Amino acid sequence: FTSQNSFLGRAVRPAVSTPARSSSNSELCMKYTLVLVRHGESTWNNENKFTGWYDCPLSEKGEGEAREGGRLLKEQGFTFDKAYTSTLKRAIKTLWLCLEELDLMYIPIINNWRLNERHYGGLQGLNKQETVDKHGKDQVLIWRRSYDIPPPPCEESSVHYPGNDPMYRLVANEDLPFTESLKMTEERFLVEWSAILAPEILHGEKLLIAAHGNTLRALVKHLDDISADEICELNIPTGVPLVYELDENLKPIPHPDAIAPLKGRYLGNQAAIKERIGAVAAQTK
Ligand SMILES: O=C(O)[C@@H](CO)OP(=O)(O)O
Repeated sequence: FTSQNSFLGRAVRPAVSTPARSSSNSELCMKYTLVLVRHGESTWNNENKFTGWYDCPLSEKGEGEAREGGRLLKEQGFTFDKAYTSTLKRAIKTLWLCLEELDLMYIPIINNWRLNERHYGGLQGLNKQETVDKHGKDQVLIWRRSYDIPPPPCEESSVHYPGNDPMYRLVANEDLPFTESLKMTEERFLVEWSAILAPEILHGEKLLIAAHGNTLRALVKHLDDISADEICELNIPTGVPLVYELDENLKPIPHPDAIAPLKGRYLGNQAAIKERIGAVAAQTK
């Protein structure tokens, strides 16, 4: 065999696992597992600030949530061949802590800006509740959760414009946002999904994706075929693994414990998870 993978200092078989085969109605079909996790609570989540591409760290509580997510995955026997995350430290650290708990720190990690949080434009750094007090609850809900209305853009001279951040020096200028709606986030995330992640899953690689509230909303909108109206109601809790079984067309196989409109299931105490989903919605009362 001719693999270039030199992980062991010599040619080895690529780390591709054989997808599970399951039979239903006497048909053989392929099943793939994909696990998503939103980063644990960040310092700016804790301060209730619009974060977007601002690179704040996990809070202490968030580190605990990330470890707990990793422990749950370990307990339930999950393993991974490769992990994807954004270029933002709250997602990267969440992934590291999960992988440490899983004893899988050796697997390849790919960081990509296309997995970054939705850019929050001119709202980045503002307190969410103060913004409600100033602009009203309905307007802020449109900025937070509407599908295709972006928040106001940031200035080109702002520290929040990614063109001023060396982290994005290799990204084409026309790809760097001044603000993003969920739709724009979905479009740039799906470039990476279609070109790299989906083919790898179909090739049998077990992937763990550590990303952000709105990039994961964009991905599950695509996977679960959630409407633009329905996605406004969907909130994703921090640090809780969300497990999908996908069929040979990468369509989710509904799980009995899934919380609609999702077809994948969250690992852990379901009542506590529902409470945490409610807390995300309640950041702007
Ligand atoms: O501030 C942000 O970047 C996101 C996620 O924390 O917030 P929201 O839930 O308002 O989309």
